[in-house]
Amino acid sequence: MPDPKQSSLFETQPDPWQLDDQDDWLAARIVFAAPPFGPYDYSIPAELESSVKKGVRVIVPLGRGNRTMTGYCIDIMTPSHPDAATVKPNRLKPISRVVDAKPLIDEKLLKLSHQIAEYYISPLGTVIETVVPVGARENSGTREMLFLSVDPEVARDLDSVKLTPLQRNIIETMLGSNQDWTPGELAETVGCTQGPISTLRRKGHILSSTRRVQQKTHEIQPEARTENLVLNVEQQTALDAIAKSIDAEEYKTFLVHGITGSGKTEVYIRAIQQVVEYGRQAIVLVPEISLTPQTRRRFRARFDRVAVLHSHLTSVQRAWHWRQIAEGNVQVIIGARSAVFAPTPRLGLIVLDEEHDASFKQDNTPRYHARDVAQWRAESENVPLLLGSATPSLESWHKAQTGQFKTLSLKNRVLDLPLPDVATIDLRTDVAGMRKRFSPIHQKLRQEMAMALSEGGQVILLLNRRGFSTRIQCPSCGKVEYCPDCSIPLTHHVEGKKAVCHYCDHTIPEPRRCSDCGNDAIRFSGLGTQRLEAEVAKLFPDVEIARMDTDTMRKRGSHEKALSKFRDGETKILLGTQMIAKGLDFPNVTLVGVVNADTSLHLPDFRAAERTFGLVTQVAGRTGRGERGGRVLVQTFSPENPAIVCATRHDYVNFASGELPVREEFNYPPYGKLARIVVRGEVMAKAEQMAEHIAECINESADELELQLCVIGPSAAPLEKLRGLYRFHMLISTIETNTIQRVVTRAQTKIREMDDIQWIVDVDPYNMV
Ligand SMILES: Nc1ncnc2c1ncn2[C@@H]1O[C@H](COP(=O)(O)OP(=O)(O)OP(=O)(O)O)[C@@H](O)[C@H]1O
Ligand SMILES: [Zn+2]
Repeated sequence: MPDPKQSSLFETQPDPWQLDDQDDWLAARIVFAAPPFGPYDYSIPAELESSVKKGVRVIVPLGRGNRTMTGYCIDIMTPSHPDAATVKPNRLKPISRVVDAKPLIDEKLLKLSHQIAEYYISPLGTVIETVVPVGARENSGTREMLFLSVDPEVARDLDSVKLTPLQRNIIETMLGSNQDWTPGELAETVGCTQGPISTLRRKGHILSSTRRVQQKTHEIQPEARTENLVLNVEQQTALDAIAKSIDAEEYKTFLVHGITGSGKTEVYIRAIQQVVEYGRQAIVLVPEISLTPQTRRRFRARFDRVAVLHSHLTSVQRAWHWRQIAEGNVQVIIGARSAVFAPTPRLGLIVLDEEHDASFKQDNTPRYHARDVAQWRAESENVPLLLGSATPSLESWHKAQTGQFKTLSLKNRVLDLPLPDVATIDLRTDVAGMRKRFSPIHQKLRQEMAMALSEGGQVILLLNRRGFSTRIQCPSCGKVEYCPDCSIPLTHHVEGKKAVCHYCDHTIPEPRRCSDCGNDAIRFSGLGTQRLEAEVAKLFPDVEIARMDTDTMRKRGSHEKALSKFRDGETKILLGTQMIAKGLDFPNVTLVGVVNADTSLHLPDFRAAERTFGLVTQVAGRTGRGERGGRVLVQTFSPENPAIVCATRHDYVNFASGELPVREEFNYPPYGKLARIVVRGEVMAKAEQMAEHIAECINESADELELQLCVIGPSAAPLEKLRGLYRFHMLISTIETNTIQRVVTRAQTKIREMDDIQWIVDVDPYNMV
């Protein structure tokens, strides 16, 4: 578990005699968002003393050539600072200039940034640039403007100043109104040119100052209000527990374990209402896909000022929201992962819905997990944190079991609706049922689809693989078409007649002949969503179908469109990848079909079973949410696999109690701590050599620190080659909190970088390929 105390790990106290011989000095500690990351200390020139503050950007000279760099001031150092001994006051270069009038990041978020930097072993400057969005740093959407005011002395004794009638008119106009005058507006009101105004400025009768102003606002359309629902007993019990912590202004993490359709969102909304009544703000984190109109509407129908931060915002819009939030004008912030950094002045609650979702982990530096960051933030700002899921991550479940989190269970669906009945179709014995028609859809599933549609219901089909055919193979020599830059087979896309690499987007025209033997009977095998769509269209030619996967959802607003058509009943069948498994609430869906439950089951990843269980359970939960009930059919080659058996029974508790001992045996999370190091480079041997060097440095550092850890590997990564680069990886496994951070930080000082070789460390990795 992330330990909030670790921020004191590397702090050193100065010895008293070191302080004695130091004069009075003032320095700023600066970090950069690019190498060299720092921190470096700079002296603060007298004229900048009042403007250099923690959290502002400064321009400083760096290195022998005094190259100009922009950095972030992270601390003001004086002789009485606990770290004063680390400053060499006589040797510092001065700061050249201060960029920001106000800090971009407040003390609380700066402290959080420190925690992230240390825990995820990432440069602090990079973390700060993750916390403060680029638009906010660049003041996107704002403009410097000149404002005029009358010199107070002139105002006091206007009669004694010698002025022409026009000049007097100008000054009297200004004094007659409280408005902030710009030269243009003033000239227009008086009905003169800007010439006489400039003359008055030159004489010092009119003073001017510049200020940044918002160019344009992005007002949000209000939604029609809806009343609160009457909570059922389980919802009320959960809300009461949360309300107590909100009242007490205390940190506590609640794991809201509620089955699909149990009304978790209604509990969040009611808790947030209380927070808003207290004049505080709430942050609601959801997977990107949940930022659909449905969620937006649900919150906007209950609160006046809701900011929705989705990835399709422009940088100007994002910056606008950021400023609105910082000024306290927003009550509820709904967003994906990075909304955990919303600069709320008075935070009252954080909600993280679908907390098991892998999208909460960032896949580039800093590789933070929003769940852990939310926990740190909630802890340091003394607010409750709600983690909600029908299928909690085993990490959270384990913390709840061991008393670190408080579990609130919603065991029933709202309005006593039953959970849908789930049946499996065993593809091993029933292959015949499919082969007859060469259809990826088994007869049984097809019959159920026909029935659901004829009764006016809607159907959701899940296939967690995009594209048309997932493999392009020559039947004569067996050659499979691979991406030349990545070690994975190309996927056939009928749209655009092309073959595409799903990692790097390398695209070639659909091959007609084998590239090795020239045979022209190329076979396209394996099943992706595109082919599924074609098959379903053949089976149900008169039915409107929509497909949702990253290929169809690239355009802005495409989610919204597809989902609102499905919601309105215009589309009858919705098929797609895991995107469609999450959080959708459509009462008219009476059938869910899982086309292949095994796609994620046999991946080289210790979370494969957990992911499969979660995906099948979540998609199964999309049906039976209305009076018509619902049914689920799961096609699988592994019907006895515990992940699938438990999913068909909606039985999270049993799944967890079967899976946890396996994790414990191998020291995987939630028992052990893991980090993954990935090394990549164009020359395979060099990348491998670097990986071995890093492993040695890590082992050596662990020995020196007398800390227990185990380096597994290095070996070729499951995805050996990606975008033209060879990849090696190793896992670092340990039991103790902080061991990985201490060892890797020490190893970093030993590791000799190699040209053209990059390496990264991923603490608590989710991506294992
Ligand atoms: N007390 C209640 N009475 C009646 N309807 C309710 C009540 N609480 C919630 N609902 C409705 O039940 C439906 C499901 O609720 P919600 O989407 O919050 O479930 P959930 O637990 O988040 O489900 P999932 O995990 O599957 O996304 C919604 O349409 C919601 O408006
Ligand atoms: Zn590729």
